[in-house]
Amino acid sequence: MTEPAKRAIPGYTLHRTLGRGNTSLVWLATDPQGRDVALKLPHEETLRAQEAAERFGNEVRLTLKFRHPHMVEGYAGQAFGPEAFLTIRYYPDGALNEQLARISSRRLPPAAAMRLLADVASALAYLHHLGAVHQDLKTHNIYVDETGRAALGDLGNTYFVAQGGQVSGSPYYMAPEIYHGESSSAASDVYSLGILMYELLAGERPYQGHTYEELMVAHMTRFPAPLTHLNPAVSRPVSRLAGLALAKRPGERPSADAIRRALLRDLGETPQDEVYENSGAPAEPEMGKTTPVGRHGPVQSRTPRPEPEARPEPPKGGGWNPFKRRK
Ligand SMILES: Nc1ncnc2c1ncn2[C@@H]1O[C@H](COP(=O)(O)OP(=O)(O)OP(=O)(O)O)[C@@H](O)[C@H]1O
Repeated sequence: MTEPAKRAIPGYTLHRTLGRGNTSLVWLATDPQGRDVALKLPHEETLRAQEAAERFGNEVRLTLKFRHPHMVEGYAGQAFGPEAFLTIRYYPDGALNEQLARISSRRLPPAAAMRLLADVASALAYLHHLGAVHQDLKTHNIYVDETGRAALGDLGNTYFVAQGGQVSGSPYYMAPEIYHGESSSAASDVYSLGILMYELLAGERPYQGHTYEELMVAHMTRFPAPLTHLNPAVSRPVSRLAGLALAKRPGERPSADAIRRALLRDLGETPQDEVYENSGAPAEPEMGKTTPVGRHGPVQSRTPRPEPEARPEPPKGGGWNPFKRRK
């Protein structure tokens, strides 16, 4: 994959690359305010391919729009064109999958895992409240700060349900109905959260497979052992909700907020209602007409509405990576 020469962005100093994703190269940079930031520069291929460019533009506009303590904070960006970029909060320890890879047991202490899961459930509840669906929940898209609190990022595939159905995700985390070709929904995000609960609390994903087809069969036909069997430290209510989150029928799954509450109770806390300043706001504003109000005040939408994404197709052989989006 070819990279553009290190691009100059006025006001920013680029130091070193932090990582490379399918869509962008991520730099550690200093922004005009003197903060360390992660600066995403789309690959040349991303800018050339309409769908990929739209996904990057979508990530820019939604990252700058949403404000929540457990979503990766966006600072500045440009959604489209050769000058496209996005700056977000910098997490020195990288993404959660990278952190887990450094732990030999691949397993976090239960309380730490439940804290992260409660944070992610809180971020999902916020998105769902706004009428949005993340569509790509996985450890690659979760960042943990130095205090052990999690933030959900990578909103390239996020969309508002009111804009029409979309089908996308990573095969390890995709709900059965997505394999069937149905649109993503809050319930399919909850299914992915159920997979994440197993991953973090049991130390393994409930469904394995070497191919797209194997994973599809597993998600559609198998049932995992209860979490309490795999990790006795998990309480029955949390175990039961994780099992329900993985229900084959979307309508049987609990809400992200119910999972958040159960996890917080397990941590010995009394869950509070999450209050959003934009309660009652329509699910998706007409872009450019309405300014949604996030938890920390108004956030200006900056870019036009992207076209819906193409439906994922199974891979055509060789080099299959279950964490790459279907294209
Ligand atoms: N905020 C951040 N702080 C620290 N490191 C980051 C941050 N964002 C990204 N990275 C690093 O850059 C890598 C690539 O980021 P990411 O996966 O978001 O790329 P992308 O191309 O935008 O996404 P995708 O591959 O899903 O299209 C990550 O795996 C991580 O190592």
